[in-house]
Amino acid sequence: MPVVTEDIVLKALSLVNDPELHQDLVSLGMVERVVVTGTQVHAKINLTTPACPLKGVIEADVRRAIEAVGASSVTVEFGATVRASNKPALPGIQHVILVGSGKGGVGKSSVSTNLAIALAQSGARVGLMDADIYGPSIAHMLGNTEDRIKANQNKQMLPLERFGVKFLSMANLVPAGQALVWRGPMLHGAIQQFLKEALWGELDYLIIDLPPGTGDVQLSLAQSVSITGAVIVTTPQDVALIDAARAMDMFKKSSIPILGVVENMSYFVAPDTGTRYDIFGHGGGKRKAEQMSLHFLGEVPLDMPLREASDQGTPVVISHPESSSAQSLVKISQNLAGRISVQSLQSLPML
Ligand SMILES: Nc1ncnc2c1ncn2[C@@H]1O[C@H](COP(=O)(O)OP(=O)(O)OP(=O)(O)O)[C@@H](O)[C@H]1O
Repeated sequence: MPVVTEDIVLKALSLVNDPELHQDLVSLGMVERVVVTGTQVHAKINLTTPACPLKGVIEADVRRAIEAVGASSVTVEFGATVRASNKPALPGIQHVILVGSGKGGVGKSSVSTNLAIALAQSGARVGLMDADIYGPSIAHMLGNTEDRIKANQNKQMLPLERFGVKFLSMANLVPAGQALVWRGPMLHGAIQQFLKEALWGELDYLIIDLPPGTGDVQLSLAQSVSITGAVIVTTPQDVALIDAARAMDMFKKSSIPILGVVENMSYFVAPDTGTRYDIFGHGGGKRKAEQMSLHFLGEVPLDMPLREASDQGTPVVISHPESSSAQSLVKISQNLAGRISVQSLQSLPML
């Protein structure tokens, strides 16, 4: 009977590469524990994100490698620690991610909200900040426009929480239906307060829903904290793609890496006939990403449940997890988390 030891298992795992990070699990510090009992092996693998898109592949590779050295049974357990590249973006916050669009109405807030919830559902600690000060829609989409934001005795704002996501939106500061007449410096102040003077606590990902366009708010944010990267949401139409390209250019000029592109309203499948219609065209987001050498994170169909869910305050990943839009959004959240892990590893200083 083959003798299996912890060292033999570790050696076997040092030949298993993380499929995205292209380094072996042992060098990446991802093998947290190996317990050998006779020929039974239990391995705990610590992923770089709980939303790891390739968890299944890693599990199969680990299992195969350990079985190959003679284990009769293998159990694989997963944990996850989200790591920042150098230092955390803000104290306690590993990654700040901007979601921008260029053009308005392309579904940026819907995408931000569902991505935040999907990441939280995977086990990550997630915050969602509505930087669309003039047209905040996050509170509405999360179904909480009623609660007012409170502060503690140190005057720190306390984020609200819904569906496992901490959030701050102007809609919870200003009474409903009232317009906000603020000038640039006040706007800058509000953003800074949301970002730096709120008690977010420990977060793996803070997602910031930007206002459409390429103006003051984006620059104000870019200058104030170290941002992991930006996600660009676009529809496949030329008018949206032109503005998306402008947003990409702005991020590049602000030295903010672009994590990837999402194509929303990508196509529509009629629920009664199953016929597919490419209402706004299809594939423009992917083509633009390719042209600009950016990653394409995925496409979200135009979907009734998504629109209804946003209006009712229960986002589609919660209310209709089986819908194709929800499934696409979950996949996109995993792709995004994967990109963040890769980017964080790449920007770590080489030993
Ligand atoms: N894939 C989709 N299928 C159906 N409806 C969608 C989809 N994406 C977004 N919508 C709907 O389109 C409208 C605009 O979406 P959303 O508010 O997310 O866009 P936005 O880009 O954040 O807009 P803005 O920032 O200009 O306010 C909403 O009513 C939303 O429910």
